[in-house]
Amino acid sequence: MIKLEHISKTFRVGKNKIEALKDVSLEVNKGEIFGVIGFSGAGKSTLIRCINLLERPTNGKVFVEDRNVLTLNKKDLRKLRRKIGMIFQGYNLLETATVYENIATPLRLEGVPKDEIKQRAEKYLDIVGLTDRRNAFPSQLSGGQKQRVAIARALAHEPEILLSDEATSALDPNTTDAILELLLRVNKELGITIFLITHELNVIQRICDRVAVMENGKVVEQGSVVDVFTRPQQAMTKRFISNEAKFAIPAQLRGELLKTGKLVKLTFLGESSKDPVLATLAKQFDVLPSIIAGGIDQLKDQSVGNLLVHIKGDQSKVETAVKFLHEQDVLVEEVNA
Ligand SMILES: Nc1ncnc2c1ncn2[C@@H]1O[C@H](COP(=O)(O)OP(=O)(O)OP(=O)(O)O)[C@@H](O)[C@H]1O
Repeated sequence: MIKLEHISKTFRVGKNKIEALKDVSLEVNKGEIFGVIGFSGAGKSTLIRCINLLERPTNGKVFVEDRNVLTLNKKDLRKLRRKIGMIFQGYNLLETATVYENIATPLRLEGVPKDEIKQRAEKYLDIVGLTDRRNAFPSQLSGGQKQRVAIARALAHEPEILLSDEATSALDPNTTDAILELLLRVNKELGITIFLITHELNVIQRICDRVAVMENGKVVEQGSVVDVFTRPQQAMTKRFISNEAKFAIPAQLRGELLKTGKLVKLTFLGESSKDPVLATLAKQFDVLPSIIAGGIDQLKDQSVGNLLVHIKGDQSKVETAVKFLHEQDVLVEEVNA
């Protein structure tokens, strides 16, 4: 649906060159929610703006539904942009217009017939749950409500793709959750492909199917959310994942535990979380597993369980037990001193 091939973007500021994007390639499938995560300055905004050509890449190709958008004339580009809605962190609403007019005015400018404007504005106000605030002005709304208006405004153009530029970054956690729920519905019920950028891990975990991790203008890792977040390959990705912090145990305790056995971090995905692996360890290998820490993360459609386990016993028995764990349907990471 969206394909970026070897995109680079260099900004010139006076004599300086800033390479905001360096050879970025990625593909977003129709119907999925694809997220790009990275810290500030990684190049996320520049990347998302290259899709609808708010920013023109210095090099590379941008395909939307197999059309290279860089070769489109002005008229075709306008047409293409109608297929691509966009929402922003700052909402970009017309402050002097009511909620209804914020949705209706752009449709009027686009030449949509009067009856249809009314029908679409009402339909999308209902979908975002703001029918009763149609006559309010943006200054009378909360941040979450403003973002709902912005979403309704984008949807009213009946796009196939929705680009989301840090749409929840200015919102508190509860409001963020509600907006993420709404984006999930928009994706599922209206079949709209969503490409979003964020610096919040929670956003990726809650709603994305696939993710790309960006650092210094490059995509350093990409794949399904489950794969990337349960088997992160790059230090950058690991920094985003708080498991390590969750399982940070005092150095002294870790030292003591390592004297009497091994410490392993186990990650259980979906069905594997139902297997009684720890009971099996104790029974079959004559070792004593004890849980030091644990938790469950909910990814979009899957729960991921994490346990930090101490396995106590004879060295050779412990090693056989760990080998057995590696053969099971769990991810095993040994924790060393
Ligand atoms: N119009 C511009 N002119 C010059 N430099 C720019 C421009 N836009 C972005 N940059 C630079 O490109 C780099 C990437 O910026 P970008 O905004 O894409 O990153 P980001 O990951 O979205 O970060 P943030 O969340 O802070 O916006 C930064 O070094 C930034 O200063």
